[in-house]
Amino acid sequence: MTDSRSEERQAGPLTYRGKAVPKGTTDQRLLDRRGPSDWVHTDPWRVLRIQSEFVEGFGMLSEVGRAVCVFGSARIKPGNPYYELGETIGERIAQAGYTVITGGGPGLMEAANKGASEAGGTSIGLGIELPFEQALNDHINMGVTFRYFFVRKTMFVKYSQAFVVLPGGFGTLDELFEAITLVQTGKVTRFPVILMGTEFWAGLVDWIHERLLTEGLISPHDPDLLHLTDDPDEAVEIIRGAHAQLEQAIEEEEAVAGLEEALHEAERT
Ligand SMILES: C/C(=C\CNc1ncnc2c1ncn2[C@@H]1O[C@H](COP(=O)(O)O)[C@@H](O)[C@H]1O)CO
Repeated sequence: MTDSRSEERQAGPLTYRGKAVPKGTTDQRLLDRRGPSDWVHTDPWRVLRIQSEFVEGFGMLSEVGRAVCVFGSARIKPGNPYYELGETIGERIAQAGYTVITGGGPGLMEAANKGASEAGGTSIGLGIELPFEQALNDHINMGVTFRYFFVRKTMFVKYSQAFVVLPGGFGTLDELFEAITLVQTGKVTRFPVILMGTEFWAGLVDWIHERLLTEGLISPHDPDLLHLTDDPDEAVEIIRGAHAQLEQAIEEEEAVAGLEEALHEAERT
């Protein structure tokens, strides 16, 4: 009689004996040969990469305290008054105890990161892979570069309590309208969106009133979702006020939940 245990192999949690013992080991199959590589360009593989971006982003940002995102042009250079505004708002936000999060690129992103880091605050850059070479700016103390815009956008919203929007082009407008749509549809609550550079934004704000509101494309109170100021202190006050309201609402919700739990408990006993 042959003992089937005479040939036995453990493959992780699996046991094989006798004829069923595979030829090589799992490690050998992993390491010995490469095999075809076309699966790297398939959507199921992309899904895993997308997951890994969420894992990296959540991992890095989940322990960051309260934060404000600052958006603005990638093209505006030092010396431009908007660059100075970017530095000042970065500095004031940091002094108010908030982390500053930007897109990690040049221009007004760099300005806000610079202001925050020079004020001793936490300065974060959430970069994006672009078709041309580009590194995170020099003024961040934490950074991650994403492949996918939509993953990066989730991080901006999930880990901040307000958006400050400086002058900019399509990228900035995209971020502004993404935020305002989330607020309008109630996907995020008590989340101020502050436009800085009133002269720059005036044309857009007028158009919102004259076309969108007049033609019934938005609700009468929707334009109020946008705060407009040139004053960094006012911007910080708006952020603080909204944050205080949010914390109060969370406390109230927790108190109500506690009461409900106590009531259920009393009913059970
Ligand atoms: C065009 C140049 C660099 C582009 N580099 C960027 N790096 C990081 N984030 C970017 C970049 N370009 C756009 N963004 C995002 O959009 C906003 C700015 O876009 P805009 O079209 O310039 O307004 C910004 O908030 C980023 O999140 C030249 O060096």
